[in-house]
Amino acid sequence: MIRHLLYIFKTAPALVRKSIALELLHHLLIAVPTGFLLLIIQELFSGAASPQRLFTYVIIMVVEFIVQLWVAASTMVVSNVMTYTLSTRLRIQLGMHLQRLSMGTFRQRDPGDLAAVVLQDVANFEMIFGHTIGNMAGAVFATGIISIFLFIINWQLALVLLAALPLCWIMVRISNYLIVQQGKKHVQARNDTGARFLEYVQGIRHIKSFGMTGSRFSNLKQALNDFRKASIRTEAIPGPFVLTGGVILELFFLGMVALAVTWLTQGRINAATLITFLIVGYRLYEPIKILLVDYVILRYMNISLERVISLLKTPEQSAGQKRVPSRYDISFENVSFSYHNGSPVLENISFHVPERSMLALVGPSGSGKTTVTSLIARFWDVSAGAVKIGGTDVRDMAPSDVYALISEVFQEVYLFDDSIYHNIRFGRMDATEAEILEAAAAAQVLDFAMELPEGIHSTVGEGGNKLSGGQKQRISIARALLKNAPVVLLDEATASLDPENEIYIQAAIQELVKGKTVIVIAHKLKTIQQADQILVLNKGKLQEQGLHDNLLKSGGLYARLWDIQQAANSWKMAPTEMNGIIA
Ligand SMILES: Nc1ncnc2c1ncn2[C@@H]1O[C@H](COP(=O)(O)OP(=O)(O)OP(=O)(O)O)[C@@H](O)[C@H]1O
Repeated sequence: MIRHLLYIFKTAPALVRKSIALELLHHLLIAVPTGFLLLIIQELFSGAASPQRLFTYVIIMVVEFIVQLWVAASTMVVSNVMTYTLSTRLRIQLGMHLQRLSMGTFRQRDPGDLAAVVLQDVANFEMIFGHTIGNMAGAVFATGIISIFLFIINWQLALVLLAALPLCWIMVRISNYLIVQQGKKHVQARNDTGARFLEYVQGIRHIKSFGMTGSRFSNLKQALNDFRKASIRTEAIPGPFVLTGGVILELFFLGMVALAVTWLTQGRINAATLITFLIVGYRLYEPIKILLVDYVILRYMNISLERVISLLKTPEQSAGQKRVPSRYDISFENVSFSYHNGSPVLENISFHVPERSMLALVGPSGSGKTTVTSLIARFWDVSAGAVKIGGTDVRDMAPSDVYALISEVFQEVYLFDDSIYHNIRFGRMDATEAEILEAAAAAQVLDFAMELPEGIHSTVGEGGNKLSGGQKQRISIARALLKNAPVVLLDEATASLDPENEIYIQAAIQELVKGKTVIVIAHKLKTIQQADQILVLNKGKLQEQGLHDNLLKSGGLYARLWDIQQAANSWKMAPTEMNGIIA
């Protein structure tokens, strides 16, 4: 745990030092009245008590109390600032780190779980850290100071009080063990609840339309119930051991009182010592009780901290030698690839796309077309062979340099909950207004945007839900146009559009691909007849390669796919014959 905390402290060391210094000063000031209490008791029992001295002690205690209040307020403010600074920096660090992870990491981990680390685990740290760490530091300090006082007055009685500590430590160890076991289950249950809730809200449209409100809600209800049980157990299971720690302290205190009274009757100690131990001895146990509870809470927080740090330590995609190519032809050299070391998705694929030419990828569903484009964008790294842009292996380039060379237009468009204008601007953040409007016009966005109440500054809703599929496509093409990257990866966007939108989008795409190296995943073969080369993939293998006319003549898979699409267009083909053949 200490290792994890030190790791976090590195993000704001000066603030942490200031906060700890204030905490120690604050607890020193809390301990000072105890010292004066001892002096007053000694004075009262000295037989020659001076009212003036007693009055001075009281005045000093009042002044010290005021100073203590002021320091307490400052400590609270600095501790709050420190906690929220640390948590904000942690979240920023996590956000930056997530950007540099490979797509593989995102696919392997549940997105709900990743969100839980950034939001809930950091929030756990936020809530617990600020309230416990200062208390604990102060408690250790106060225990040390009060123990020294008591040892000076009577070391045997002080020893009796401190003898409770080893037994308390055993209780702390047991409750620690239990909280770590139970806490992990609690965090898991909390994340499951978050994921189920997200699934329920995101899928609500489908859940309603398929009449699954009852069944999907029961999943969420189950997760909530599991979370409730885990929460109760997390508090209830270690609780008795923490309480036992408290009981042990009380018993040792009673033991010390019994011994002190016996010694008083035997004349071994005086009444001043007895009263001092009755008052100050009890104060010794206050910080220890705080430690007993806070340490267990801190161990629970450590489970969250562990998850945060483990995410921060997930290896980033290597930046290689940070080379940047000066030409933009693309080549695959004997590329093989599998996801998560599973069965091969691409096997020994080689091809070359000259600069400013167009390659079309064709093949049945699942043949590996999208995977080819993902490898070019370095969303994943090849298992064997090499993918090169301008003769440079993409693994020798920083991922951000690869992304800078590529514009992508996918079928699934993601828009941010912002205006059309700003969604286009994401293509190039330093673009001028004139450039943004130019891209919007070229991508046929202005046509529909001008009919909206606020024109291009109208908001698109979450994920673009206020717009149609075709309108979203046009915005994504405008974004790509603005980026003006030399390589364009296109998942043919017109597959599911009505004829009017299709015409608009084809026009926008013509603008986008001008003078670029283009790789297009083709779903409608008639749109790629003019491609400079066509690759036909089948089950991850390169089955055919060539120009449209040659491929048709050779009578292979491409010719079959072409015939099927022609037939489908003229409604001659029964739908069942097409199943599994067309992408
Ligand atoms: N993230 C992933 N993890 C594991 N397997 C995957 C992943 N993405 C794709 N696959 C598998 O890889 C194979 C190729 O998928 P890919 O998406 O490249 O095919 P595709 O030709 O683009 O298909 P479609 O035309 O249906 O989009 C499929 O068997 C698919 O199940």
